[in-house]
Amino acid sequence: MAGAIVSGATGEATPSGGAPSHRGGVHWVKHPLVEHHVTRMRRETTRPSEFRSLVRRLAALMAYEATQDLLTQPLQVTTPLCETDGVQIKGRIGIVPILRAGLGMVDPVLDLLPMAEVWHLGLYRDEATAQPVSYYDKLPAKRPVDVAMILDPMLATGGSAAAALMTLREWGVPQVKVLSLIAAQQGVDAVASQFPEAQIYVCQIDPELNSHKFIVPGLGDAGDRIFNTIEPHE
Ligand SMILES: O=P(O)(O)OC[C@H]1O[C@H](OP(=O)(O)OP(=O)(O)O)[C@H](O)[C@@H]1O
Ligand SMILES: O=c1cc[nH]c(=O)[nH]1
Ligand SMILES: [Mg+2]
Repeated sequence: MAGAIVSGATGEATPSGGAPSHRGGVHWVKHPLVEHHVTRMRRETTRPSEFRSLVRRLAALMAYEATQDLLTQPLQVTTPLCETDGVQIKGRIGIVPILRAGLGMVDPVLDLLPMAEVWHLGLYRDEATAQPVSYYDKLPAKRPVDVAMILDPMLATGGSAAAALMTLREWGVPQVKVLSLIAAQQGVDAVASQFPEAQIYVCQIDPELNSHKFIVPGLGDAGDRIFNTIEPHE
């Protein structure tokens, strides 16, 4: 996808002039469709059904970008007319959604990678400290995948993404990609410096976190907007 922005481990974006780097770093996906759908997703009046559709669309656009460096191997197939040479994706790929909000990105990514496995990680942010709390881990004890793709629409302080990356590092995954729709600059910088080997894909980098560690302007609580669990104001 032409026009991707790639940055180094500090997260400071610079134009890439083409395909994302294969050596880690931050990849800011710049595309008119991405910007259009991010804008609609941010809007307070966007209802959960439309919000879910927007998350799916953006996840697919981002997954297209994030899969550019997947390896392939030759595959010969027979068309109705003759034999021809083709390719198939090589290696074992794991999709790792961070519960809950990451679930909203699973189906579009699985549509593009139907051979992938899905390994769930349950993490929520403690409301008082904003620290990630682990409550579920469905990684098998052995045989890590070749490439893991962490899915979470939001990367705020970066604590949840870092916890997931640490889990995958301990599991022994050689290549990890983080796909987040909206990130805060501070969180991107923190994750990129702690995990320089990880490739971080984002649709938008916002400038700030508020006193509750929410991304500003952001879009509010992604999990609540996907699953329609927003509590009415008192
Ligand atoms: O970068 P961080 O500061 O860690 O914040 C980002 C995390 O916060 C949200 O999850 P949340 O705790 O709201 O859980 P939920 O998906 O179950 O709503 C989001 O989906 C990320 O996992
Ligand atoms: O802005 C934020 C920060 C963390 N989690 C969210 O869902 N939104
Ligand atoms: Mg939430």
